[in-house]
Amino acid sequence: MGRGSGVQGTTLSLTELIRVDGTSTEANFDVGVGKLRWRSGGERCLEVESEVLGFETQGTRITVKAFVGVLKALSCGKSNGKGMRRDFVLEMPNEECALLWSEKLRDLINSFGRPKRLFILLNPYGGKRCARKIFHNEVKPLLEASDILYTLQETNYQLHAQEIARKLELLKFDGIVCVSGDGVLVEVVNGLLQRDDWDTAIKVPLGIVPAGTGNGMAKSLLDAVGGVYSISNAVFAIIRGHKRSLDVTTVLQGEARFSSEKYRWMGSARLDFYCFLRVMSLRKYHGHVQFVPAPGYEVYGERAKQSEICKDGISEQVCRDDARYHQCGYTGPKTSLEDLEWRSIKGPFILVWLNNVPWSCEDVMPAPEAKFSDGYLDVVIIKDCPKSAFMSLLLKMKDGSHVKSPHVMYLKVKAFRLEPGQRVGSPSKGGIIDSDGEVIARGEGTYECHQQDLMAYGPPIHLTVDKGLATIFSPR
Ligand SMILES: Nc1ncnc2c1ncn2[C@@H]1O[C@H](COP(=O)(O)OP(=O)(O)OP(=O)(O)O)[C@@H](O)[C@H]1O
Repeated sequence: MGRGSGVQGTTLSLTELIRVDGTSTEANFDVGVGKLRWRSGGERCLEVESEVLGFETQGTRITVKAFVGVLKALSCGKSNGKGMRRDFVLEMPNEECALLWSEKLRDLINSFGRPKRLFILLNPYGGKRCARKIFHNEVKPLLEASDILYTLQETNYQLHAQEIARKLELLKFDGIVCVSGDGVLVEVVNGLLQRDDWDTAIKVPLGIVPAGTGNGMAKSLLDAVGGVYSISNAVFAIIRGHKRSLDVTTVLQGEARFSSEKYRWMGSARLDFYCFLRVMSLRKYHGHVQFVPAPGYEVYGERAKQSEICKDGISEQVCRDDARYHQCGYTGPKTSLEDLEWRSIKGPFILVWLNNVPWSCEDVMPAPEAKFSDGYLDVVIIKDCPKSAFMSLLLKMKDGSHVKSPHVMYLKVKAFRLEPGQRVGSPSKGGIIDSDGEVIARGEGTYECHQQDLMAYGPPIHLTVDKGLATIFSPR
């Protein structure tokens, strides 16, 4: 039928004289390569996989719902790289033709394996408290254009997301999306790992729409493919349904345990507003770090004594037997840390910062070499540094160039042990250890808080990485 419908093997190419947005033109739908082409002023082309959300057919009219602009930026840099919603109305010569094109378009989109049902968690108090507005203005319209069904639930209190992820009926959904900062995503990971079925639960694809103050994961995911950081680009990445695996790091101190992406040990929980203060009164902390270096990073530190590593009994927890493992949720990676070669660096330290992804928030890249699933944590250690150089190092973290400084030690590790100490010159004062912006342990003389910290400041804290344990929606 039509002017040029042709089937060659499995490749189907449809050609018709149609109207696109009111202009008569010859259009071609090459199903094999997944492209719609027509002329309108010049040659126009829509790549279905990377530019089409969905479509609607009414009689002879097919409205193609597109998200355009992202590809152009990647190939020729002409657009600003933020995708935009755009409809293209194709008027076909007759209904039969409209049905055939619709059917082929539907089959093609279905073959991409995109998510059909999503569970969405929204933190109304994250960041600038805009998550509801972001959802209604930027997330909902794109999901609806893509025919994705969703269940929306707001988080009502701290750790609510963790509780929900622990109980959620996962079979009903193709993914869990957080409209929040990175903190809620980490809660979801922890909730999934607390389930009896944690080993299947943790494979549910997770998505993040940036709506917090710390949006390092969304920035890292987009930046890794040369994409521009924007809310709609992050939503489109989820809709397209590409996935990548993500390392999960477990933090252990005695019986206390949780999983996360970033850890920082310094005088404050937040780098941004505190850095000026830090520079004005640069503080150093005694302490001791030990680590299992990734291949190529063995030159840092000195060889550690095996007895020191195992004295806190962590290795027993890490090498637990499988029956217990399944009953009480995830307890950490299955690797034995005792057989590995540990190295050691003694303080004082100005800063110890561990990351699993390059960006800690939209404009700070402490770990430019970090990979989502290489099985290693990237560690930034600053031991000694004049005030002026420290200020410039913090500024250089905007583009990751701080790693070239002789004041910075940058290494990749498989496991890490931190023994935090007191402030140099103030033996009664400790520091703060934070993870994803949340304080997990604070020393004496930092500041009072009504909540009990998850961990104590002083006893060693162990971090171990489980390579590619979780799955996250990714732009490519
Ligand atoms: N309704 C709520 N009321 C209070 N806290 C909440 C609520 N919902 C979620 N939270 C908590 O808010 C914290 C931060 O959430 P999120 O990561 O979304 O935002 P953020 O602005 O990036 O956070 P942060 O300011 O810690 O960087 C989480 O620890 C979460 O438990």
